[in-house]
Amino acid sequence: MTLHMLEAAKPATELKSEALQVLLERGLINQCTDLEGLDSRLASGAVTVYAGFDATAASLHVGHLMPLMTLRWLQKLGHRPIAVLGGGTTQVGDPSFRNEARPLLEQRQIDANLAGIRHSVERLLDMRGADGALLVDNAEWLTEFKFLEFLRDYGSQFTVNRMMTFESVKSRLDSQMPLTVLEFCYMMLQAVDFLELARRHGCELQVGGSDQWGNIVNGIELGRKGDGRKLFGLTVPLLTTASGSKMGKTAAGAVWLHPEHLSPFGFWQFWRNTADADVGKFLRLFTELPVNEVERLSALQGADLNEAKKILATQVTGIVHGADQARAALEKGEALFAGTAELTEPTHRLDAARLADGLGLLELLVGIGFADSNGEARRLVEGGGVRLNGFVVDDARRRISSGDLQANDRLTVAVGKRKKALVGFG
Ligand SMILES: Nc1ncnc2c1ncn2[C@@H]1O[C@H](COP(=O)(O)OP(=O)(O)OP(=O)(O)O)[C@@H](O)[C@H]1O
Ligand SMILES: N[C@@H](Cc1ccc(O)cc1)C(=O)O
Repeated sequence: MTLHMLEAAKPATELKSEALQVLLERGLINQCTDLEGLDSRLASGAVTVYAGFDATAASLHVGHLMPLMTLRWLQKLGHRPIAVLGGGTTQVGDPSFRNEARPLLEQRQIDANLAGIRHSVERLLDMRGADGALLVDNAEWLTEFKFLEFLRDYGSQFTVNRMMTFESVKSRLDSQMPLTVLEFCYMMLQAVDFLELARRHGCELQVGGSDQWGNIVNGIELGRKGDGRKLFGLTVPLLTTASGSKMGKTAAGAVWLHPEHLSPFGFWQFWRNTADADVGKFLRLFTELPVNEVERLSALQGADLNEAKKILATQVTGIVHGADQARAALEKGEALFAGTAELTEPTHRLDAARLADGLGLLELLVGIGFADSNGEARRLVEGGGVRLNGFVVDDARRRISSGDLQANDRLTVAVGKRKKALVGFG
């Protein structure tokens, strides 16, 4: 059932649990494996819920805020979240809805990535006290399995027939691209995680992006067959960019949550530049402002809507980087706009290797969030609105190389009066 069908079937007021009422109201529900069952369970007492994050990059990005905000709301409402770090699953790589296998990462890289992810999770969830949120790494159990034991104990619980029915697998097969046995087994590992968390911590609910549906359902089926457990799954909508692609990593970067990859000011500025049409949706999804305040702010027009964007930016930055950083970012944003300050620290960091063959200007503008698509970036450049190091650049084919960098390997990028970035290459 999609959110749309769900709202038609069950308005928030008919739900028994405050948890589902809030998640539905905030726009955080896409699909649920058993809405009525979960509603009753959440209404009857505290539920332990988990979401998993693979260590495929050194930082989480704004797409991950969808499952993280869901865990955060559930924690506020008295439930207990577990964030699973995929130290084990990253060694395999989730093939869901991907056309080709992920590059396999070295253990050293995985460990470094795990540390970056841990940093953001610890900010978003309350880890304090005996009832605080838990952070666990699935390498703890997945690396302990012996191959024959694993096949015998779990291989017998899954059928290839069932595994092939999931869209996340079918899309690869339909595209005629190879799906290795390694990748095919990923969903078994995620299913085993769910069972293991149910056994170790009494976890009953898994949350993930809608691309995780197949992996989550496999876990629920394993819980039922293996242990006779009743487990639940809830997916959040996939956050997409204006051009329709999954919001997250792009070739030139991403809207990272870790301050070493995107400064709190760069992060603030991303939200400050939200398209008018997205202000209401983002206030609902990524802030904790009451819904009536969200509605008031999203109804504002013209210059007033810019104030709503600042509130959005300051609220989300507060959640991800803390209130002090959010206040400092707001002050800096206002001073930059008034022309009374210049950027002194990089707002974005990109790998210097990207300059080797020249980094396309359009790709850079999309990568740092100053344009939603190459088409929009092109229009900005050709309209004369883009400046590099203070000079207008109106050639959309322009590529940036190391010769463009100023002191400390930095490049300033500005779009119009409002959007300014200092990109550090290292
Ligand atoms: N744009 C998004 N909208 C909603 N949920 C997302 C988004 N991006 C990631 N997630 C969710 O965050 C969780 C962790 O995602 P994952 O570790 O696969 O990162 P990812 O950025 O999706 O990876 P990749 O981009 O390499 O596919 C999953 O539940 C995933 O569905
Ligand atoms: N497969 C998830 C990450 C994950 C890993 C382990 C889990 O148990 C759950 C989720 C993803 O790629 O987004």
